[in-house]
Amino acid sequence: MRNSWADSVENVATDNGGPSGASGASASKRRSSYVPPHLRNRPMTAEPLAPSHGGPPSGNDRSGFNGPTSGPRWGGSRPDYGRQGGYGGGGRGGGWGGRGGGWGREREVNPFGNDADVDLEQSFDQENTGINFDAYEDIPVETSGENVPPPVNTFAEIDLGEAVNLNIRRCKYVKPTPVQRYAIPISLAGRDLMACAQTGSGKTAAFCFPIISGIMRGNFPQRPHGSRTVFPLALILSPTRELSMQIHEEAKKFSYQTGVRVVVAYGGAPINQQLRELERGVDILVATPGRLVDLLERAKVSLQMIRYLALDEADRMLDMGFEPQIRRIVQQMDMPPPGERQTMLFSATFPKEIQRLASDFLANYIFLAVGRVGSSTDLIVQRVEFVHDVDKRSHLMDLLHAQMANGVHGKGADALEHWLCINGFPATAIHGDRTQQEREQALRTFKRGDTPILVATDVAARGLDIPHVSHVINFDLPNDIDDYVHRIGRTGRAGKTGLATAFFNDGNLSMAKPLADLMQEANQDVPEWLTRYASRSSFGGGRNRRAGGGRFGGRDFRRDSSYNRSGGGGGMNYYDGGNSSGGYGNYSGGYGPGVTSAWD
Ligand SMILES: Nc1ncnc2c1ncn2[C@@H]1O[C@H](COP(=O)(O)OP(=O)(O)OP(=O)(O)O)[C@@H](O)[C@H]1O
Repeated sequence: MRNSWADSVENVATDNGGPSGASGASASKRRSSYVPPHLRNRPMTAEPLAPSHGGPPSGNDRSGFNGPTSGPRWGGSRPDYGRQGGYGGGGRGGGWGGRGGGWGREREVNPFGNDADVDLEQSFDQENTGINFDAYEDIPVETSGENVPPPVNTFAEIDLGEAVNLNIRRCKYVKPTPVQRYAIPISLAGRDLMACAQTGSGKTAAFCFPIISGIMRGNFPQRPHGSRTVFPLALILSPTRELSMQIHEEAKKFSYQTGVRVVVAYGGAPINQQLRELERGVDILVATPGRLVDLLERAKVSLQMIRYLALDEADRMLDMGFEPQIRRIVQQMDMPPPGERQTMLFSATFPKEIQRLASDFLANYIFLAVGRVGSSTDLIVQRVEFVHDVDKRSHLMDLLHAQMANGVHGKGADALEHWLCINGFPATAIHGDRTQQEREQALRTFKRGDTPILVATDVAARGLDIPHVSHVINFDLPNDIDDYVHRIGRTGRAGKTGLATAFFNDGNLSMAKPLADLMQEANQDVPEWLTRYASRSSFGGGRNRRAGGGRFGGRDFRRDSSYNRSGGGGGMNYYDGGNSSGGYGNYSGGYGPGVTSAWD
């Protein structure tokens, strides 16, 4: 069982002493009276639910919270893709009855193992006792856009539905993380969202919860019967196969016993098996772009009914490599346009030019920045050492020996893996030239601890949430500071601390300044020699987009005067160029009033 944010926060707070969040967790395990599985999704009360912030996008009514976008009025009954007997179970009733259909003839596997029993009568508030989230109270947050719904402090304040609430408890999430506090109410209000928040801060749940809740409650038209094409209601795209698999696993937990069915499709694995899964019914499709295009071309999937679109690692998805595929999927197939679907873009980094591209996919969206965006979390201790290429291996060996002494438990990657193994360090490797089976096997043995060292290329840089990764070593630094942020973000997740070491030499000149700036921003010790390199290399170089512009690319690009002059973003001018606080932006957090932005 992975550590939860709350457990970890408390671990940090108590300096690893004591059972941490276990008090809440074990309390939550106390059994109340037995509820048979078929009754577990029922409401605890017959009272109708008060919608929060104008209510979730029920029937895709996006007018919640005075939002000016009015979505389509999808009349008709709830979705039903027929072949499997439809979603007969339970009707709407706020979605409590379960959606039945997709699961009609099969038993839903319990994704929590034996851990699924939670005390149904215990509220989140009670569980909160003793959990210290104060460490996160001073995180700076910036929102911009029209009529931003206010954040919440607890899960109890958000009306996600009892079935989702139970799963949140099963996950042992006690309190929403900062990005969840802001993003969930925004999404439940039906608004489009571009959200930046630091690595490991719970973005997956931030987009999954509102989607699942919206599907449970939505009033969608009947989905076509009889064809071999499936019509998902939500699409979650991510850049790598492993990340898609992980999001699928998470989404299955969050949607357990809700009747919402989640299916994953990614390349490198047999398509027939994925087709069979799809044909058994799909509400939420998690996919990598390549495999999805394949499915669309074979007319196995139609995007016509998509009401929710989420792009995880959105800046990567719109970067040069993926952009054509994403445009094809989102703009050139049969997906409803912005305003008729709800679109959510999430990442830890969001360069301005990518924000500009992304705005094509959004309608009257809210920009949310949580934490020093584009920066790394200061839970990660960052070190940078000057190491010539020829010395890197022996230096690595020294580091690994030191790590062991502490008792903490493409081709180049293969060679390094081999070298580590013959030197007594059990390692495995993951990179794009390995088969999917080999990639998955490598991740499995790493997660199990059988091979406690994973040599990885950028294929593993983003999104992967592997507990207990204590040290990320940038043997070869990337050329892009954003890639560095994502790589080191594989440690120091969910409130835990971590260590990141980078080997720097003359081949990394273009990284000197962005790296020094980033480290300074995260209150790290910047070596004197790196500062000297940084001042010499103010050219910034290559793809380090931040070098030319504002420091950390974590501001809403609509606030740029150039955007206002050009009337970009489809001609909508949200901001009064002369008054950046002008009633649209909202800045809160660890800075006193009157500070307009941490990123100016
Ligand atoms: N409210 C919560 N309470 C406790 N733990 C949480 C909560 N929300 C998420 N977590 C846990 O925090 C970890 C990190 O979450 P997640 O993988 O969604 O991070 P992320 O922000 O998407 O990171 P990245 O930018 O690297 O993709 C996960 O193990 C998740 O289960």
